[in-house]
Amino acid sequence: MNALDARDLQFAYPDGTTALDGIELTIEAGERVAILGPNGAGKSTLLSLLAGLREPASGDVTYFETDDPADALRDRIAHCPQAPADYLFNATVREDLEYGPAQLDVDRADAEARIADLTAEFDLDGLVDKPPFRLSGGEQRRAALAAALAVEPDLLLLDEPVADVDAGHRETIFDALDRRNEAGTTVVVSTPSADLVPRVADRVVLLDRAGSIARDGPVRDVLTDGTTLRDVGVSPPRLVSTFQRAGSDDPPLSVEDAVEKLRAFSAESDEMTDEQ
Ligand SMILES: Nc1ncnc2c1ncn2[C@@H]1O[C@H](COP(=O)(O)OP(=O)(O)OP(=O)(O)O)[C@@H](O)[C@H]1O
Repeated sequence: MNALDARDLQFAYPDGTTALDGIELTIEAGERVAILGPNGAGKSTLLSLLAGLREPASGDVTYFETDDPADALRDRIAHCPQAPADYLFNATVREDLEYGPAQLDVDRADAEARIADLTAEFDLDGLVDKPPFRLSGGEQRRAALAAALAVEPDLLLLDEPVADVDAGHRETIFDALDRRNEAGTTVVVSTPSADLVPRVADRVVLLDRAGSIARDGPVRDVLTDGTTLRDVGVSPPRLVSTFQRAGSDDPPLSVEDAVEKLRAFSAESDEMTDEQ
């Protein structure tokens, strides 16, 4: 089943800036997709259109193979904006976490259990009774993601979900997204950083500066295509470019993969030395 199907999306801001030009994008339920592109490529604009927060000038988006607009699917689609403060508008973080379930008439005991789980999962103990504007940028990011997940959506649209987040809490967020995806949630993440992509996605949609799709394909295919990445203004992942520069035609996408390749290379060198 499709989680979403976007046909020929065009969007320009009132000042005439074309942000999206002819986006064709079908995402299957359960996929993990990264929207990758340089600053200004239109990633945030695309996510806001997919979330139904903006209307395209032309083209349309359908969800879950239904005729329901995004507005009618607030229990199934969650969008976390690039600025997490935009998602936190209640007096306390706890109230922000309660807001979504309350809007959807989730049973109170069930909502409380969800919020206790999310508070622990996103390391928000000690922060839930604070006003959101008193949180640091990284803390706000975690609070906003937890609030988005409180409605247990089927489709997650996350705009740069680990910007401002320290390394330990990045893993917290990645693990949380993995758990949702393993349970069937479709996860769409935007980022300007190719280094991040292998950890969060299996497929990459690469946007160019004109707001069009330059490439759409499996992570390995797109991230090892240095020419196209550089053409659109994105640096290839450091691991990929380092191994490619050293002559590898099968560069690793993760540190674990790199360690394995280096061990294999070192074992091969040892064998050659022994033979000599
Ligand atoms: N409110 C606005 N009015 C006019 N132009 C805008 C507005 N918001 C964004 N833009 C322009 O639309 C284009 C796409 O912006 P968008 O924020 O979607 O890019 P992005 O890929 O998310 O960038 P970044 O990586 O910097 O977050 C850019 O050229 C930007 O300057």
